[in-house]
Amino acid sequence: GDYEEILKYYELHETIGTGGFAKVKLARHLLTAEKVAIKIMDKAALGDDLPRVKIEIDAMKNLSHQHICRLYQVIETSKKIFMVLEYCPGGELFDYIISKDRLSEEEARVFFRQIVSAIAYVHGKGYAHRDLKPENLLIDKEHNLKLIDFGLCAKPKGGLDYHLNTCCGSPAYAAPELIQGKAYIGSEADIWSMGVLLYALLCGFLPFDDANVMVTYKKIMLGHIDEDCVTELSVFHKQSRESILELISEWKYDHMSATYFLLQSKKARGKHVCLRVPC
Ligand SMILES: COc1cccc(Nc2ncc(-c3ccc(C(=O)NCC(=O)Nc4ccccc4)cc3)c(OCC3CCNCC3)n2)c1
Repeated sequence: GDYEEILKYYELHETIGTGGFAKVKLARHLLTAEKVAIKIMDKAALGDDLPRVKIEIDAMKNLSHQHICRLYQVIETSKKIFMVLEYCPGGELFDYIISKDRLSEEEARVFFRQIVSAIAYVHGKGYAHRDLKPENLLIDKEHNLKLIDFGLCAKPKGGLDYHLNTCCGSPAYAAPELIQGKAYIGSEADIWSMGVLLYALLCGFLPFDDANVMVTYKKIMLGHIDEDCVTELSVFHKQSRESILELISEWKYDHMSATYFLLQSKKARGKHVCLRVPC
C-alpha cells in the first residue's frame, strides 16, 4: 500500500490539520523518537495542481531559514506524496493570538521581526508566499515562529475565478490589487499581508473583515478613506456618503480631493473635522 514505505520510518498519529488536498498528521520518527508533521497529498485529488506541489517541494529544498518550517524527507508512491516536515508544538499563531486576546508590543515586535526575516529571505530567493496569515505561522518549541505554506486548499467549488475567490481561507490579508484580480507582484502583496498581520498581532482583530466577502473587499479597497471626513463632506454637500465616497475615490485632484485632504490633515492635527458652516 501507499503507507508501506512511510511506516518503515515513522509512527503515524492523529491528524492535526486538513486543507483541501492536503492533510497533516502528527508522527514520530522511529530512530530518533522526534515528533514530525507529515503532509499527505493524494495525487489524483491534486489533478492539475500536482505541478504546484513539485514546485513547492523544490522551493522547500531551496529554503533553509531559522523561521521557515524545515522539510526533512519526501516520499512519493503511485497515489500519494508524503512531505515529512518540522513539527511545531506551539500550534498556530492564530490560536495563540486568540488565547491572549492580543499580544503586547514587546511580543508582537519579536514575532513580527521573525516574520519579516523569513519573508525577506523568501523574496531574496525569488519566491513570494502569497498566503500570509496567522494560520500559516506556527510556534516552535523555543516559542519562535516558523513560516509554512499550507496553501493547497481545494479549488473554489463555485467555479469562481481564482482571484475573485482568493480560495485559500479569508481574503482579509489580501492586497487590493490581488482581490481586484489584477496582475500583481507577489512580493508586494506579501508586504501588504504583513501589515495586516502586524495589525492582527497588536489588536487581536482584523483591520478589514466582514462575514460577507464582498464587504471585506470593499473595506480593503477603501482602507485609507477617513470616515469622519466623508461624513463632513456628505453633510456639507447634502449628498449621500456613497456618492461622496465615489467622488473621493476617483482621486481627480479637483476641489473635492483638496477639501478631503485638508479635512484629513485638520483631523490629524487634532482639530475638529468641520467645514466653514456653523459647526
Ligand atoms: C492545529 O494546529 C496545530 C496544533 C498543534 C501543533 C501543530 N503543529 C504543526 N507543526 C507543523 C505543521 C506543518 C508544517 C509544515 C507544513 C507545510 O505545508 N510545509 C510546506 C511549506 O512550509 N512550504 C513553504 C514554506 C515557505 C515558503 C514556501 C513554501 C504543514 C504543516 C502543522 O500543520 C498543521 C496545519 C493545520 C492547519 N493550519 C496550518 C498548520 N502543525 C499544529
